[in-house]
Amino acid sequence: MSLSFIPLVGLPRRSRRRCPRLHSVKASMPSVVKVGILGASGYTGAELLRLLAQHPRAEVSVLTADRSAGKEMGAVYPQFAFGAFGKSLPTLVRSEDVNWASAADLVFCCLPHATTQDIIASLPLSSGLRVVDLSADFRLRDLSSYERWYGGKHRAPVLQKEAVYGISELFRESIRDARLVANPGCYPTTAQLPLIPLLEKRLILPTDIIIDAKSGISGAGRSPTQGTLFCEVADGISAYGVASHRHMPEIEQGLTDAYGSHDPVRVSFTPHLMPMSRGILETIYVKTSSGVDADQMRKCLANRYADEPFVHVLQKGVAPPQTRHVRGSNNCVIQVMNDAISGRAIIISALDNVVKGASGQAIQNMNIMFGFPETMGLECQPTFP
Ligand SMILES: NC(=O)C1=CN([C@@H]2O[C@H](COP(=O)(O)OP(=O)(O)OC[C@H]3O[C@@H](n4cnc5c(N)ncnc54)[C@H](OP(=O)(O)O)[C@@H]3O)[C@@H](O)[C@H]2O)C=CC1
Ligand SMILES: CC(=O)N[C@@H](CCC(=O)OP(=O)(O)O)C(=O)O
Repeated sequence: MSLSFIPLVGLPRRSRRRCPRLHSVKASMPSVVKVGILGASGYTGAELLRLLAQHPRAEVSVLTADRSAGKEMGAVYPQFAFGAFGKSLPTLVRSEDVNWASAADLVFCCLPHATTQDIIASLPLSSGLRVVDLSADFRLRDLSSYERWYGGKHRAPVLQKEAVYGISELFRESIRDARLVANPGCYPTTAQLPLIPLLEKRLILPTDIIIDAKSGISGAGRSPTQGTLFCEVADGISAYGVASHRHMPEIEQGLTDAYGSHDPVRVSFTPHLMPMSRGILETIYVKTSSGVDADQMRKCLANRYADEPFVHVLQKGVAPPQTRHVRGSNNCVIQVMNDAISGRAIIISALDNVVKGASGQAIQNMNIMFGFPETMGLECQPTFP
């Protein structure tokens, strides 16, 4: 087993605030990472398995579930009964039946929010286990904001302070050394990838940002509810969580940090449910700073993401991205256009909610944490048609 040394690097201001203690830094890394998935029977857990099948440095060692505990993955999703994993996947077990100190090097946590914080707090993080949490439990820094939006007191506030927010392209220096990464929500990733660089460079105004978002149904998870029944979602579109969706404060937290002023950046955010299984498309309306137009905004984003394998800024005149252009891939594709009203611009951003919006970004973060090439296991191309 080869060991590599991870140097301590000078962390930028925002990173230091999110990563106050450097007990999270590991001096050595395994060449193969033993991976556990909490909530493997859900959509994001299953997507992790699909992607990890292509990852040469990850070995899946533990899979947990609730109602499906005791079953094989092939019984929960027939797709896993054959192919790359075949019979090699561990049986789904309950988290409390696992000796986590020896079972894994890294855990992906794919549990419903609020369930997550107790389970993560019970894991032996002090003995080196690292966590990428796909739920929302550790994303909001402000505890009163968490309480307001998630309807209860946070039960692991110390861990919450330590968590590093995980948009891979924007915060990789602090992700590298973290022992707990709060993987962002799917809507917030789609919005923040274009908006953060533009606010940092003051090319757009921090006021009147309108995010019109659309998502596929898999964003709601696999547990059946009335709202996700075929008859409720097929052949129609509906807005939900209007002016009250919990991704609004998550987006505002990131944009406020990026703009760096005392006054919080506020956004109007309206999600819509679309009759498709995967994908997010956001149409974002912004006011431009004086003298700035879409060309400058596009150039800023193209420069910012020039070396990034997963964020693609379309050239002037290219048609805006569609969800089908990113389906099944870890890509986020962005186009910027002038509005017909002067002083305004329109940004269109698309990604696959289960990949770059969840499990793909989680693997990208694992790659950063363990010093692997960031694209490892994530080379899958978008599907056709
Ligand atoms: N779906 C998406 O596009 C995205 C989801 N997320 C977040 O990721 C997390 C997982 O989402 P998703 O995979 O869609 O959810 P699912 O509902 O599809 O899966 C949830 C998983 O958690 C398990 N589980 C449920 N309750 C408990 C419990 N009390 N104790 C232990 N295990 C439990 C389930 O087990 P079982 O099925 O056996 O009962 C299942 O494995 C959520 O927090 C979600 O908000 C984040 C970004 C995007
Ligand atoms: C279509 C749909 O229902 N989408 C989910 C968002 C999925 C997600 O990212 O949720 P978390 O922030 O909880 O991790 C929703 O609106 O609640």
